[in-house]
Amino acid sequence: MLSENEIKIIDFLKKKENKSAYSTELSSVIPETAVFSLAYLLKDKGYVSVKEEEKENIILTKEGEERLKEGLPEDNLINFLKGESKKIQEVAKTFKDFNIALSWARKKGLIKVDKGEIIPLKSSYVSPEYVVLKKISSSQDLSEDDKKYLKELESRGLIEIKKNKVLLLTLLKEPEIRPTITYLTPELLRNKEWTKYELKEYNVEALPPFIPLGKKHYFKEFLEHVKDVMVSLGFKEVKSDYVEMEFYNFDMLFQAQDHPAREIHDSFKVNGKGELLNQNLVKRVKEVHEKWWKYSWNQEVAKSLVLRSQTTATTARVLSTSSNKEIKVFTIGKVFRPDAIDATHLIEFHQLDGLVIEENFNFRELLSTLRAIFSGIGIKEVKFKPAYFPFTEPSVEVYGYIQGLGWVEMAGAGLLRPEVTEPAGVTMPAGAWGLGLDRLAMLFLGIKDIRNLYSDDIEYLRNRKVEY
Ligand SMILES: N[C@@H](Cc1ccccc1)C(=O)O
Repeated sequence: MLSENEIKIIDFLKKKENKSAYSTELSSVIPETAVFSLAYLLKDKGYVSVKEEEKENIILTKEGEERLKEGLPEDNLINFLKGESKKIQEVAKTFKDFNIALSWARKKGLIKVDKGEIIPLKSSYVSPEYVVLKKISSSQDLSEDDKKYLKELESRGLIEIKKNKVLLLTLLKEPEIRPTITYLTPELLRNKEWTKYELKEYNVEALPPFIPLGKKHYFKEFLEHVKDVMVSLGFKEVKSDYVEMEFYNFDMLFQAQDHPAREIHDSFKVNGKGELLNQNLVKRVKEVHEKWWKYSWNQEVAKSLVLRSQTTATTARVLSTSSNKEIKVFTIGKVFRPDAIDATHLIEFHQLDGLVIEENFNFRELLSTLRAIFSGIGIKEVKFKPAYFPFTEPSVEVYGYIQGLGWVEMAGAGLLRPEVTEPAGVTMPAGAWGLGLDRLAMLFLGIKDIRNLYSDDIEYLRNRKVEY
């Protein structure tokens, strides 16, 4: 039996006119390091003859490379003089490698020296040695004439002549090719035909052909996984638009129009105004703002449009139409905030906000709900820290423990203030929270640059695995 590489060598030789090739040529079809041993294996099996030969390998030395670039000094001298005689002292002062140039130019009969003057015998010149140097550097074949200059170039230290051992392989016979079969049949066994065939071995390690299947973007997959967790906990999904009135993004959430709380995060302004249809709600929001924040609330500001800066705006919308019924909803969506984009910041990202309105809901229930959500997403250990949000009281920040990273801040939560629920006519207790999903996805999926979450590089996306 012949190995794959042995067959490659035989095929290579077969294609050659005189059925032979040097080992150096074979490195184009098999690894160079294997050529010698394979050649002798094939020789032992009687397929090829092997002859060892010494082959000259000529390379330029460092100086040779320099001379190739700058020209040989004697040539340069002739070309410098341009056919005019000059005083030796004068030329010596300005000409590079003057002594070498002078002695070679003299030796080659390119100049005469008389009474301290150099007299050129040619007005321009390129040495044949230079031409040979050029041929060597571009691996051109050397003529017999060219080869006469090799000794001189070597003694001038411009080239190095190395002798390498090479093998000349000549094909002696071609392997007999038996047709291959991949399985035996009763007939083949019965009539002994199977001996005529080569039985092909199964290559159990061969990889199947790569067929790139369409799949979801891994970040989308992550977001849907989170969605599934929320649904499995009995929450209903709600949605609202990216373009939002400040009323829902801020006012209903008790963020005063003239209060720094409003600038907790900047937002992108959108031209135009929205319409506030529920004047009863508007009136009550105005009242509560003016009562507690002590300023004159402006409906026009509330009607201004922004790209929502938090999905808590969706929560506000749900609240405004909830008619004091029990509710368990969540929303997942994009929010927008001006920022300098880098590996950890984008101007748009995803949040998950949730809202529970229940007769007997309380702070403890809120915390256990959050624990259940985080546990569903895969974060088993959470802890809470007191925090401030304009729309909740008490408020907490939620930290999750991630192996190898420690405690990471992941969400804000709290019981909605009466200043938020009452104008909407909600008298039952309500819990709300907001969770940043991009950072969570990065931590989960080991992604260092947030921009990768939005990558459309097919190669990158193909190679990402998402497992939960
Ligand atoms: N909306 C807040 C998070 C939050 C939502 C709901 C309740 C409390 C906090 C934020 O973006 O930071």
